[in-house]
Amino acid sequence: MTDPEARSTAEFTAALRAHEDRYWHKHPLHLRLHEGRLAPDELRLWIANRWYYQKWLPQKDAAIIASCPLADVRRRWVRRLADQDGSEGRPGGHAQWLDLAEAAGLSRTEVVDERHVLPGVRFATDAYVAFARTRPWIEAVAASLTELFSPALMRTRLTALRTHYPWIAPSGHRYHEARPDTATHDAGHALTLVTTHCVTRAEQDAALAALGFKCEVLWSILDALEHEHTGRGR
Ligand SMILES: O=C(O)c1cc(C(=O)O)c2c(n1)C(=O)C(=O)c1cc(C(=O)O)[nH]c1-2
Repeated sequence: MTDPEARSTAEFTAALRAHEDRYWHKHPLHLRLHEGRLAPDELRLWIANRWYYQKWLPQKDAAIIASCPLADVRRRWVRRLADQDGSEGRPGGHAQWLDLAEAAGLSRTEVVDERHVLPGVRFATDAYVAFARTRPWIEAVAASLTELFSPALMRTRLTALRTHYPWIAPSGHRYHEARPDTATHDAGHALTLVTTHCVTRAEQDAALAALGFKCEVLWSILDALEHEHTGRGR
């Protein structure tokens, strides 16, 4: 039976896409990064902290797979693990992010041992992983829909890195060169899942809340960094 209160697919999609206003591309730290106004140490701190978000993504995605009863969804979603972890002969996003860290003058050791990770970044990222572990799988899929907005941001960032931070070796740019296309495909798949499986008003509301929560996770990550950069963190 259809829910008379449910949004049409077009209305629901528009409501999801409207979350772009809350996405972290507008955060002051991203704006400063894009304008070339981050000092080398500030950029390095951003890279080391963004690693912490990145490193948890496969475990977040494994949590979605673990709670999803649908084989078709699991079969497609599992690709996300190799996209970050890599597979035989193919480096994944994690290796590419560590290349960026090295190209920017950080050692792999100091990134991987998380010595630069700020408490706020840890709390925000951990909250996203906990969400995926505890909420219905489709809500965690909805939370991943910030990726609808990430390709444009990553392309802007790549141009900014090349233009304003030429001291970063080109070997560091592979992540940002490769990821926007993958993100576009992944986000398209996730959007189809959410619009197909969230058919009642309550399910749609839960998906919208999940995406709102995720926007806050990302925004909080940058707030923690901005606080540190402006010297109020210590
Ligand atoms: O660099 C970025 O700004 C950015 C943003 C996001 C995002 O919007 O969540 C992701 C990524 N990158 C990314 O690289 C990535 O693999 C990714 C996975 C997810 C997710 O929630 O499943 N978001 C993102």
